[in-house]
Amino acid sequence: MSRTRNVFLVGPMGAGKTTIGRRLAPALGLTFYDSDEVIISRTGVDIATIFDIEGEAGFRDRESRVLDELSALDGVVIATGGGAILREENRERLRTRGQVIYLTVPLDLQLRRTRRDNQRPLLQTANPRERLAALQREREPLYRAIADIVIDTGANDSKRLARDLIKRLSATREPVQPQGR
Ligand SMILES: Nc1ncnc2c1ncn2[C@@H]1O[C@H](COP(=O)(O)OP(=O)(O)O)[C@@H](O)[C@H]1O
Ligand SMILES: O=C(O)C1=C[C@@H](OP(=O)(O)O)[C@@H](O)[C@H](O)C1
Ligand SMILES: [Mg+2]
Repeated sequence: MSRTRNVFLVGPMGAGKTTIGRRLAPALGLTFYDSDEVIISRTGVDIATIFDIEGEAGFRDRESRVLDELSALDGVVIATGGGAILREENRERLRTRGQVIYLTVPLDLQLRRTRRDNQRPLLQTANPRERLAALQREREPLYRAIADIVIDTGANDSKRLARDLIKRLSATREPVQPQGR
């Protein structure tokens, strides 16, 4: 059973974490944060620039700090970045501080959704398909290990997905019992 009202979205690049989270939060009466967007607004530079200057390790340190801070709040929906689950400390915080939704996406669709993007430094490679497949092989068990809900984003638009998720989230809430007289 969930420890707080918080909802955390995990999954690979292009699964729709940012898009679905933005829809889900107002519908649940919660506040939306995207960890990448928080990092961008705090540093004043984009994610690619952080990777350039500080390397992936520097970015992961920032990501862990932001996730620790935001997940400690109550009443938030957080769209994480695809690699947030790599660190054990992040997995532990997400798992214990809210409900974790793992958004899955078929590789072809993931490729299409991220194709025109130059903001995801890990995809600036000669073969983004192979990169996405390799990342997924490494990360899939980590997403699954902390997921309360797993949902495929391939079949539905984000509006429909948000609606389905709201139903599934309310089904896992503890019912309030009337007092016996
Ligand atoms: N369910 C969906 N149906 C169609 N397009 C989607 C869906 N979810 C996301 N997208 C599109 O895919 C792209 C990547 O989505 P985004 O929310 O940035 O993914 P993530 O944060 O998981 O990397 C965006 O252009 C978004 O509009
Ligand atoms: O998968 C990853 O390691 C990353 C995913 C990105 O976020 P999205 O999953 O929202 O694209 C962003 O955090 C960064 O480019 C690294
Ligand atoms: Mg995102």
